Amino acid sequence: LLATATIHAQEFRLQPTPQNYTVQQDDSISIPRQYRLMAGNSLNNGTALPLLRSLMPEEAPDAAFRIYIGTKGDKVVSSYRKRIPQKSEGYFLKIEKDRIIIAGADERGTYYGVQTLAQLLTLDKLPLAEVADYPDVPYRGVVEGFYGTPWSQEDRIRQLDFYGRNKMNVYLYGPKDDPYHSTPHWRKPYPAQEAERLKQLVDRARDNNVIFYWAIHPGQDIRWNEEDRELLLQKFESMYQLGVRGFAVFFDDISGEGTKADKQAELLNYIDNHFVQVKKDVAPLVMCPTEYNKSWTKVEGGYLTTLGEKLNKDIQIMWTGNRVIATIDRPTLDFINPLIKRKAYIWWNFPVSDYVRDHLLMGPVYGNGLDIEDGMSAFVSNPMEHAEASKISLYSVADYTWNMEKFDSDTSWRHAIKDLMPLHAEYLETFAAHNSDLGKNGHGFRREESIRLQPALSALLKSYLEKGEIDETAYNQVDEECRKIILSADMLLASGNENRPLIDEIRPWLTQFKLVGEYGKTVLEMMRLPQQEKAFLPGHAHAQALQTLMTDNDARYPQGVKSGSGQLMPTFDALFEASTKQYNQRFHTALNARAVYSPYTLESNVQQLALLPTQQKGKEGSIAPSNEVILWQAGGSLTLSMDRPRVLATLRIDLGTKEEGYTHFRLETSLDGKTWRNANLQSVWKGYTMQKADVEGQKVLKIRLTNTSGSEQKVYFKAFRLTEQE
Ligand SMILES: CCCCCN1[C@H](CC(=O)NC)[C@H](O)[C@H](O)[C@H]1CO
Repeated sequence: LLATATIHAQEFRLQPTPQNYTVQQDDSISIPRQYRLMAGNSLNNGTALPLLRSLMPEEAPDAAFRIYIGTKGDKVVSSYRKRIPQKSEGYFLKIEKDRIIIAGADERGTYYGVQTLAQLLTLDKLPLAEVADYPDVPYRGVVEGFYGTPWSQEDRIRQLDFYGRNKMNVYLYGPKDDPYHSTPHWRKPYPAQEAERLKQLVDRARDNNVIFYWAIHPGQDIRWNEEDRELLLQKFESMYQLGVRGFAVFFDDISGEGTKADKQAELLNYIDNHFVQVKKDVAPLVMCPTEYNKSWTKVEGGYLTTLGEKLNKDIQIMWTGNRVIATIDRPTLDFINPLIKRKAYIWWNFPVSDYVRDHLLMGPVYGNGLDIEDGMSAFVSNPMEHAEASKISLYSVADYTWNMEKFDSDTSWRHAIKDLMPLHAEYLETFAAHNSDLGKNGHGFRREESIRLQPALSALLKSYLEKGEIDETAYNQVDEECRKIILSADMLLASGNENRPLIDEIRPWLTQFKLVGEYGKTVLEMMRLPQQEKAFLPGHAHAQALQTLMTDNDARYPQGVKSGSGQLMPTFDALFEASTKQYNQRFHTALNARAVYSPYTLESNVQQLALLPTQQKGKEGSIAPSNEVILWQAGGSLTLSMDRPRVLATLRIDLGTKEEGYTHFRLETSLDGKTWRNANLQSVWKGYTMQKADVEGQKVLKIRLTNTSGSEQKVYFKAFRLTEQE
């Protein structure tokens, strides 16, 4: 334990990073066992004092050591008044030999001062520190706004405690699949049991000085009439009775009548004037617009400008950025703020994974501007349905929004992991490093993965594919990482009670992660043996067995479980295929050389096309596009072969050239690989480069594209996509 404490002291950092923090290096005091409390009256019904008492239990009126705690204006801290930052939620904390002073600009600031003290108390000696601190972004936290299984009661309790510790002050309750939040039951009060549970959460939020916003999602079937307006207000009133003091109205992901800006504005202003302003103790109303990202906005349509003009100024308007899933930068804010005539309330759709449910997003928070704190009224994260696993990102969102200039993505990520599992941090870091990318997805949002191993992975693959040689340095690095992967998976699976809720959430991905490590080791061994007729076989068989195990989806996870999909698996699959192809050529065998089964095989003597992977998604088949200029030699051809004759519906090709460019090529299909028939190409859209072939209803085994111009053609390989008939 002493060792752990020493390591803790060495790597200690305050979270989130304070604006100003100085420590007298050469001095510290032992943590006082007793103290005399001098508390300001303003704290009586706040949560700063209960927290302090929970940290330092021994109050004694005659103790020598004193703790002065109060809010600006309280007499007990009047002599420190000038030290308190003049900022909302700011605080001044000072530890001296015989006293501690905690003075907040407001009650929540004082509470945050105690949270900072709580972190210093984890050291074995109290440093003589001075902290003058405040948040950059006014509202910071989480919107539980994802599709899929809503968080459980226990998840949410733990989340709210986490927000208190990390100085997040907002939790917006808006799980898309809660029927009382959205259609069909948004008009109805919660049944007693759910209401009781929500009340528990509201109380827990208060303990953590978190504003609990309850959001309603009425847009799919709201009628713009007095009845629905009153029903909505009654629902808000019932939530107010449960203790809710923050309200939101989400109009996202809806169609029809509910999308009208002027009607939305009218309703929201009514709620503001007849509920929020009347109650006086309710936070400013928050709304999510239907056009909530730039790619969905038609400025000339006037939706956003109508909201900007009509909505009462204190109503907050949410925004996800230039796309549904996007990082936030200055241009993003320069676009939206003038339109809505206020600072956007950022809804950051990360680490939400409801559109890539087979992936966990455990990587660092990065890509958001570090100079934009003055351009937003809030920054809240929409997380994964895996509450504990989301904390890696949420820890960094707390860090980023509190002190933006000083935010360091990688430092924050490493400390987030230590915070989640201090005793297994190195193993969780290995896991998180290789489980961060989303894979291909409809939003086009990707993340870095396996960053430190990438050079070795690409060096190993390049030398093997191009020269059939093994780059020993890279080989050893990858081999060592596979060992760490297997070890980390086992250590985390066996980590017992350190953070059982986290392990329960990620267990399927840990099991998959171990298989990825074993697959890597097996493929690395295969690479050494493609010239050994006997010795190669067991490894090949084992690799195929592991491939099968990795695609056997656990019934509870019908969407599948992907791990290491960004870098590790593509490399291991490519090495599996290359070593098996080498073996087949050497011994004239036909061992399966395809890591991931696909009915389409690509062959080509155009060097830059030969290695492009083929993909199949349901009835769609494609050759992956290449993002370089293809030097297509005269007579060069590309052939896509099916595993069996298949009936085509459509075939689209895009070589990035206009009509005349296609006259240099001939497209043919064949049912037997011997007799070929021409397929005509024609533009899909006038003046665009995408072409479609008239293959509707043709049964084919092969499709071939040849450069028949007699000279080299420079083209792009932007699309080669087919669909099969049902
Ligand atoms: C084609 C529509 C995809 C929308 C996806 N958004 C939703 C709405 C939203 O972002 N509101 C601001 C949910 O919140 C979800 O969690 C998130 C990401 O999948």
